[in-house]
Amino acid sequence: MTSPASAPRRSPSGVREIPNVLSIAGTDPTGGAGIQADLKSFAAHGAYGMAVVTALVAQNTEGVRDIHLPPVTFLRAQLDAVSDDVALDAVKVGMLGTVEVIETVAQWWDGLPDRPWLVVDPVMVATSGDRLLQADAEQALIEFLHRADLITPNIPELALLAGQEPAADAATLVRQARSVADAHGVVVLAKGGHFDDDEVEDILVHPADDDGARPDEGRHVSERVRTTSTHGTGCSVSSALAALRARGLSWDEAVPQVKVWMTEALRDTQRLNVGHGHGPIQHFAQLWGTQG
Ligand SMILES: Nc1ncnc2c1ncn2[C@@H]1O[C@H](COP(=O)(O)OP(=O)(O)O)[C@@H](O)[C@H]1O
Ligand SMILES: Cc1ncc(COP(=O)(O)OP(=O)(O)O)c(N)n1
Repeated sequence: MTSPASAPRRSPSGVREIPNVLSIAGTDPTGGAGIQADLKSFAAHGAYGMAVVTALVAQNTEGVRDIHLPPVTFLRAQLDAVSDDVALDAVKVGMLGTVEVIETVAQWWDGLPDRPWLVVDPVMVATSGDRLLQADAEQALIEFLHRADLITPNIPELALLAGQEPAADAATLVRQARSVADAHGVVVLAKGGHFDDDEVEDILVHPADDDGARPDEGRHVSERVRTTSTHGTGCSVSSALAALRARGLSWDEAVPQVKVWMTEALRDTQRLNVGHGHGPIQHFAQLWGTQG
């Protein structure tokens, strides 16, 4: 389990020992990515998890077969049902899919009386290569980002947000993350999982202040676990960070904790037997104990 953290910072009704964290995302019926992964990740990090579905995705470990988008009036009804009743400590936004969905979530967010922490995973394309964000929705997603406290792009997503080619090295990743952080006033966790070095480096970059000063970037390095079971790593990391932030950790404290957890979750995939493609991670490796 993750170590205990201080009480939630943004609790309108006082201290909540177990924070309320909401995922707004698409589904994965095989449980590896999307909302199903987010809920496991919240649970693994000591938060009460809730979920609003943006898109029903017929996918498995081999790829995406079909996507069904419920009417956005129903999406709004789901969002209101949660926020009219439950005080939110953090929200994680994953797959949004279309301009209409992005605008609906933005209008709901802008009308909230209290601001929970907001983590946005700018989901665009799955590992399988299937698009999860329509091409004409990319600009709307970019315009949504200023609402976030933290965004968690992978290498191709960061490149698109920066309007550049995908980074081929860490120095370029840092430059792109700085430009995106400054453009939107958000903290950026640039994830380096798509490089192929023996170590995986994720880089945490804060936006510059009005004088152009910024804290040094956090370089978070871990061993690369050699496994093909990496389905849902991005979803799971962004959700873990939302949960830990709601529990009172700073981003700089939460990222190394999540990296250790993810390494164990990837190592323990050998005990899972799910599907024929890119399998899921073992969210509960720390909780259940690992084999070796
Ligand atoms: N093989 C791996 N070994 C260890 N950590 C990994 C591995 N692959 C991804 N990660 C971690 O999982 C997270 C997701 O990374 P990445 O693959 O870059 O994003 P996405 O899943 O969104 O494409 C990052 O924190 C990254 O460091
Ligand atoms: C519904 C849904 N949302 C997001 C993803 C992408 O998952 P992610 O963790 O970014 O990475 P991969 O699973 O593609 O490795 C998804 N597949 N489905």
